[in-house]
Amino acid sequence: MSLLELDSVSVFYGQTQALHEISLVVEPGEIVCLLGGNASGKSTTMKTILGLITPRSGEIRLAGERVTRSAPAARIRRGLASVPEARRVFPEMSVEDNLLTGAFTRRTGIRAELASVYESFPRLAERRRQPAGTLSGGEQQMLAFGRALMSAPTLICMDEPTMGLAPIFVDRVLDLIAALNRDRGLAVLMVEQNAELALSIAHRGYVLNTGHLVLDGPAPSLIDNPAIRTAYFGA
Ligand SMILES: Nc1ncnc2c1ncn2[C@@H]1O[C@H](COP(=O)(O)OP(=O)(O)OP(=O)(O)O)[C@@H](O)[C@H]1O
Repeated sequence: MSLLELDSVSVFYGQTQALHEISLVVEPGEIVCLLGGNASGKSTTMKTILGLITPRSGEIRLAGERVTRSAPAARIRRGLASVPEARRVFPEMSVEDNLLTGAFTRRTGIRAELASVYESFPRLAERRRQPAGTLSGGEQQMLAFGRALMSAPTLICMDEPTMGLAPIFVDRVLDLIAALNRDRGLAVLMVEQNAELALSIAHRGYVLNTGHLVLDGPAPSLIDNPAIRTAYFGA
């Protein structure tokens, strides 16, 4: 059973249609990237999956169950977690308290999950009592990632995980995503401006252009596809 299915999803902002009958799937254990140029609808697609925007038509299913009109928390209970764009950690709260907010849907296993997050991100363990706002950009990205893992998700959605990071952190974040996928079987749906970077760790990709899905396929088939250039830079 697919972890996530979008079936002909259309989204409007007022009169303006932002997504046109988008259909996509994420299977267990996959890294899937959502590519496209500016204003192509990547963030809108992510927000719709997370339950922050309700589609006008179409259907969304998580592990086979319809969640098209479910609240974000209900989706988290069905295995979805997100690392939002620009990270948004709580700057005054300690690293550890930030992590614990990620476990709000859970009653048990929280300490064990915390230990496992610290194992994946030793830097966060070292800084557990430090206010999150004092972390570097790369460390805040790790914290946002760790917080998402605290709900023990099967699928994690990441919006521009490398945005604004120094090149050394870009590689580190991508390595981490690949490692969590490999070691825990975590599925990832990732929005990324940098198509080449995203495709270097993804199994499959979808390409959006002005709210339409124009191309999809295995990552290697997309890397040199001229249609990607068109989607990003125009014909
Ligand atoms: N809250 C909103 N109200 C009205 N229009 C919106 C809103 N959010 C996005 N849009 C419009 O929807 C379209 C898709 O925007 P979206 O943010 O999903 O694109 P994106 O691919 O994530 O772009 P970028 O890479 O530039 O962030 C754009 O034309 C945008 O102007």
